[in-house]
Amino acid sequence: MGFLDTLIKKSKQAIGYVVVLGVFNSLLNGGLLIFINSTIAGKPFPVFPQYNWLIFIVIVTASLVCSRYFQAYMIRLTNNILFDFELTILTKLRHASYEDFESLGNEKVYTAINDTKVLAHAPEVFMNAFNAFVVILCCFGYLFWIAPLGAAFVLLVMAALLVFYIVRNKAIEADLNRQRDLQNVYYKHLEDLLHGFKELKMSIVRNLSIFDNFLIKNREAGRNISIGTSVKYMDNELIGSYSWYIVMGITMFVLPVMFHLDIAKTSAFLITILYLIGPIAIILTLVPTYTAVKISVQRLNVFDSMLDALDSHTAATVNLAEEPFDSIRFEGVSYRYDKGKEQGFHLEPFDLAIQRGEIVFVTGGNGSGKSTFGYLLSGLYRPYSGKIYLNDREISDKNYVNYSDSMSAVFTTNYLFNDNYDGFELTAANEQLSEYIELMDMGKILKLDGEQKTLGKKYSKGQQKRLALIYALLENKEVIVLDEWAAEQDPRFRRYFYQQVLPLLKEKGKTIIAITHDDDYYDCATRIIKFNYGKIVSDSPVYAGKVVEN
Ligand SMILES: Nc1ncnc2c1ncn2[C@@H]1O[C@H](COP(=O)(O)OP(=O)(O)OP(=O)(O)O)[C@@H](O)[C@H]1O
Repeated sequence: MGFLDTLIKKSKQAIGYVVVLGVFNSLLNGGLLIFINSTIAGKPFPVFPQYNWLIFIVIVTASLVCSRYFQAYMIRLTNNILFDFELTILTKLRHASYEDFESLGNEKVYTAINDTKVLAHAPEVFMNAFNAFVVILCCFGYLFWIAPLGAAFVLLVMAALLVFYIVRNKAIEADLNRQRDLQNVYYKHLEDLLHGFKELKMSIVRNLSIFDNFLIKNREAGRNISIGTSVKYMDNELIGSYSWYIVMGITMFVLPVMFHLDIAKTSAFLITILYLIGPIAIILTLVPTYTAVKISVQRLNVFDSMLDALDSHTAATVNLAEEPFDSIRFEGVSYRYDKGKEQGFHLEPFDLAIQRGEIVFVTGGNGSGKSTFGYLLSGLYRPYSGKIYLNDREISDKNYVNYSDSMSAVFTTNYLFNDNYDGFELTAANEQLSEYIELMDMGKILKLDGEQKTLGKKYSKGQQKRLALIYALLENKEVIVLDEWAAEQDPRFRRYFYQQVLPLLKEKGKTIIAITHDDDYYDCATRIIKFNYGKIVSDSPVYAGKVVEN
């Protein structure tokens, strides 16, 4: 279900209850106003005049209880909507394919989370405005009842002032948009400053340029617009608040002369006008809220449609991970980053079969398509054309999740998690863990005190890769995909990895597909597949340590 559907569904459930409560409370407020005005005018309540103080307490208490229920209900409703939105975002992201996640980008996820907050508060703002509107209606009903011409005059003056205020606020909006554009550019340069700090420290020209030509210029423009808009805002707010004095002045000095209002009616008008300040301020917040909600809905719809298209990719699961691995077969598989627009890189259609127990090295120059192939192999990318079979079972949208789950992978840009999501036993009692730590020569660095959530993150690049491989091995999957795993290892460990670790893993029944540039160790593979400009140009077995070219 989309965000707007959830919002409408939840709001619909609430609307009856909230309207009844809101209208009742507003009527109580209106009643209170009439009660106060009548008492000031020396006209006690017609029923039980001697108990007027009690009636006053009853109305105030009823209004308090009503307001309390209304506010508490809206708090619960807002938080329930927010919870549903957060769940929708997380669920959609969890089911998204890697390709769509890549095209979506992290910022869109953060923006969507912020947009859901705006949207979740919308029912509260609109219901408050509705209640304020009922109070305003009651107040004007009362004014028209006591002096229709005077009330019409006040209504006219207030409407004119309101239109003036709204038109001025609209003019500020254009400045705010310019401010937002500048802010986006500022964040981009700030990102360059924070992520490229090392690179900036290494060049005086670069360092000066980012500050003088970009950051400072942007901030100067931002400051000037901000001063302008803030002054305009301040003027508007002053006009807004002082407009009330205009209305009160007219009530005190013009209405008694023009419409012959006596003191009792003039004071009733004045108190009612004071009473109107709060509700009208609430109605005024509707304008910016409406704009913010409109923008958020548009952005969330885009986010929704981008991820909805993918939900179908992971509709159901068939468990492939539990079957013993036999083979992976590619039939006429191709891949395009541009999805058929004839531009950009594409992998030409290829056939390939990888059997259990093989150690396959995937080689080729930079940009030849090795990592793209690695993503296809591990199920993160889905073929543009052709089919993939695992153990002779065709992989379809329904079992892609399980296909990926049937293997472990360490990618070039691997990520070590902050928590033990796999539920590994990270203690010295785990013999398998101790064995892998030793295999990766990490015994001196990794201390297993039994309390840790993870084995840590603050390691050198090579150590992080070793740790990632330890985690991958702990998964006990039969197929392991490695993308330039040994690139960051020192020469001694690299040799040890190719000549001892890989054969040991093969002995344990693992099938390894390693993307590599390490041609010194091609003899450690059982097969070498070479890519060139998106094509497999050779597929050679290795016999007795020699690559047999075909
Ligand atoms: N997300 C992407 N969108 C569009 N094109 C991409 C994307 N990722 C990679 N490419 C393009 O695909 C081509 C192959 O990239 P790939 O990463 O598969 O090469 P590679 O053989 O692994 O290179 P290297 O040895 O440098 O890692 C490159 O030309 C690259 O520009």
